[in-house]
Amino acid sequence: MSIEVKHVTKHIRGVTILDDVSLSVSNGAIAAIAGPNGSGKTMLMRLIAGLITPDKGSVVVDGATIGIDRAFPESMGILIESPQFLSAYTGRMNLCLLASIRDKVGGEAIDKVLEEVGLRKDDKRPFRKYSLGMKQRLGLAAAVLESPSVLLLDEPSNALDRDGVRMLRRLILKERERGAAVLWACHDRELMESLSDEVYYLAEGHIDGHEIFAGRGLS
Ligand SMILES: Nc1ncnc2c1ncn2[C@@H]1O[C@H](COP(=O)(O)OP(=O)(O)OP(=O)(O)O)[C@@H](O)[C@H]1O
Repeated sequence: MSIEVKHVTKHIRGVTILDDVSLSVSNGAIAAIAGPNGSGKTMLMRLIAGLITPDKGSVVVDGATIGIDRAFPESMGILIESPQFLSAYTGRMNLCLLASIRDKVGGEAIDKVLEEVGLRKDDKRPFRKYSLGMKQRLGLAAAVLESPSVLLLDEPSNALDRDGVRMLRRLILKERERGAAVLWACHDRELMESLSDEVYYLAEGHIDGHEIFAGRGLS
């Protein structure tokens, strides 16, 4: 239940996207990545998720080196960019389909997570008719559905209304309480600082600062 990024460098078409980035997130901790547009937050998350590979350095999730021991982290919830689902299926049908891949959770857990994110389990509308906020809520539901040991959330408050942001707060804190290692990026500074145990600052692909918020259980 941990993420360790060790001296990772990534170039794309001759451009340095990540430059000697190191960070760690332990179980039961919420770490944020903050930085301006284009500083590399999404790329860093894609790298941790095993969606791109580093040119130098390594990513270790729950003790397994990604790209060597395993292609992808074994137990990971992920919300990166706009959530994609089958457009003709309802939210519940989409979650059922996802759950059927690993067969770890059943209908009861699906109904519970839908309620948690504020979606109705009996909503008959297909995903394509969902509003942006509903799509985001379904993306969050999919990310936490199987109680993953690591959770990567890129701008999870996007498109959420005030009630949705309150739901997001509850959800992230519950995930930490459960013992997940949570790494997230959020442009809402107040929200990011109020929830995170620590923040890594990224600037032009390198870590420019690291702040630990006292009194939240990290030392
Ligand atoms: N598919 C791609 N091919 C090449 N370069 C890319 C690609 N996607 C992103 N980049 C570049 O990688 C760098 C980091 O982008 P990234 O999306 O990680 O930034 P970010 O910090 O998440 O920004 P934002 O706050 O806007 O979401 C940028 O310079 C961007 O132009």
